[in-house]
Amino acid sequence: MIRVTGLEIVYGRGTPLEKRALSGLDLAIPDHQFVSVIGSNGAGKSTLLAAIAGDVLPTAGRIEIGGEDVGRVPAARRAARVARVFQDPLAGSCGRLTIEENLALAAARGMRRGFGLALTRSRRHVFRDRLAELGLGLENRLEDEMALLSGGQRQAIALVMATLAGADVLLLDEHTAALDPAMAEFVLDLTRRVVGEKRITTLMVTHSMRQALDMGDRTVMLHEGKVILDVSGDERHALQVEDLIRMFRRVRGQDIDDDSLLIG
Ligand SMILES: Nc1ncnc2c1ncn2[C@@H]1O[C@H](COP(=O)(O)OP(=O)(O)OP(=O)(O)O)[C@@H](O)[C@H]1O
Repeated sequence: MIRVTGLEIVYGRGTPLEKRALSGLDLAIPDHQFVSVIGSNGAGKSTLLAAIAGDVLPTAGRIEIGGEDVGRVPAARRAARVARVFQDPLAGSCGRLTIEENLALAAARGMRRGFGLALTRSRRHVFRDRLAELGLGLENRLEDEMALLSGGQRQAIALVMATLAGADVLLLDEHTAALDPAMAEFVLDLTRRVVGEKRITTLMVTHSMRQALDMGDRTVMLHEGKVILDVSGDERHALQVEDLIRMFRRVRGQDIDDDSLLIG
């Protein structure tokens, strides 16, 4: 269970640039649930993910994963438990390292230094098998530098990396937004597969209303640092993209200029 209670995050406190990104946010996510998160620009979506990852500390409130206060979990253990995939395909892996070196680093998360880095033959087999499952032919390119891959290939590998250390929480921050439509669809399918197989508790931030309703078990909408919509089950099933757009318009108090961005 991820339990977020009264979470407040203020950036640049006491400075002229002070910004309240989250203001008293409450959210409880049972194990193995897949939650899609939407909200307008600046609603606090990325901040919520960063806080769950332990990268941003609460100004007030608390975040627990499996009953443990995230702020008190040592960074190495946190990194093994909570995996993140970012919008920028370059952000999740090191371009100057080979595919297998990146995978070895990911598999070593949470281990004592040095222990996990050895590229043993059996480990190569595991990497090759995991990449073969993607169906992109990357299993034959283990020694290629990551920088040679396309954005979509890198995001697919980032998803594999996210699961190698046995993370039980996966945070996806618009991880398909920078991809062309075909590759975005591929990565979304892969996301469904990975989350389904590994049963990882997942939060996926998206700007696409369609994805917010189609992906996962529950849709949460943020606005000005708070949860303003939280639907699952039949209620969610009955919701149409148009309903979400209407809600969006209402809370924003203005028209959305380009619905295609949100529907796509
Ligand atoms: N490091 C930071 N320092 C100062 N302000 C920040 C920082 N990060 C985010 N903010 C501000 O906090 C608010 C919430 O930002 P956040 O990135 O969490 O929103 P978001 O919902 O992910 O937005 P977007 O959809 O545009 O990515 C915004 O007003 C943003 O400008």
